[in-house]
Amino acid sequence: MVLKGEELSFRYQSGGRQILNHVSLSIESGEIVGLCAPSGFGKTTLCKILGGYAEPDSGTASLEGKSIRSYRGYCPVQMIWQHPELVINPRLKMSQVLAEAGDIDEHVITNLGIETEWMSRYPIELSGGELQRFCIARALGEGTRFILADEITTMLDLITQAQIWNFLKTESMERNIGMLVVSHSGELLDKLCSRRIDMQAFS
Ligand SMILES: Nc1ncnc2c1ncn2[C@@H]1O[C@H](COP(=O)(O)OP(=O)(O)OP(=O)(O)O)[C@@H](O)[C@H]1O
Repeated sequence: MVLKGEELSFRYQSGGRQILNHVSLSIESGEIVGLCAPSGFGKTTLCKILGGYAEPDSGTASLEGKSIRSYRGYCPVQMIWQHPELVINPRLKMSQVLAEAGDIDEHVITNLGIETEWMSRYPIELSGGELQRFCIARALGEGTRFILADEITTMLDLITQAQIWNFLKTESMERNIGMLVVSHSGELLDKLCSRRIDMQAFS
C-alpha cells in the first residue's frame, strides 16, 4: 500500500502565510520515514492532511488511490498527536477511551506498559505520559495500515521513549504498518527511519 500526498497546498482560513505549497510525498507499507523541519514549518499541518483531519486547498491525500477524507468508520491512517490531553474525551474512563477504537490486542496494551488499574480512571487522573500510551494503543487497532506520529514521545523520559519506539518499530515490521515520524531529534530519526524528509526542501 502507498500513502500519498500529491501537490498539497494549504493556508489556514484565519489567514497568514501559505503553509504548504505543492508538497508531494509518499510512504510505502512497512516503511518508517522521518519528517523534520524547524518549528512552525507545517509538519503537524501536513500530518493533519495525510490523516484526513484537514482538507488541502489543492492537491490530494490518498491511500492506494482512495482519498483519505472519503474513509468512513475506522480510518486505516491513524494520527497520534503531540498533546494527548487535547484528543481524549475527558468524560470517558480510560477503558471506554480504548473501547472506542474497537478491539485492541492485549499485547499492545502490555507492551505499552498500560497498567490494569489505569483503566478505571478518568483522563485527568493520569499523567501526560500515561495518557499518551493510551493514544498510541488506540491508534493500533486491527485496521491500521499507516501511523502519523507527531512528536509523540516528547513528554516521556528517555527509557520509556526507547521502550515505546522499540515496540512501535517491531509492530510496524510485524504488521507491515508504514509510519511517518515527526521529531526534532535527529538522533531518534537516525535510529528509527530508513529515510528522512526535510520540509525545508519544499520551500
Ligand atoms: N488552526 C490554525 N489557524 C491558523 N494558523 C495555524 C493553525 N494551526 C497552526 N497554524 C500555524 O501554521 C504554521 C504551521 O504550524 P504546524 O503546527 O503545522 O507547524 P509544526 O512544523 O508542526 O511546528 P512545531 O514543530 O512547533 O510543532 C504555524 O505558523 C502555526 O502558527
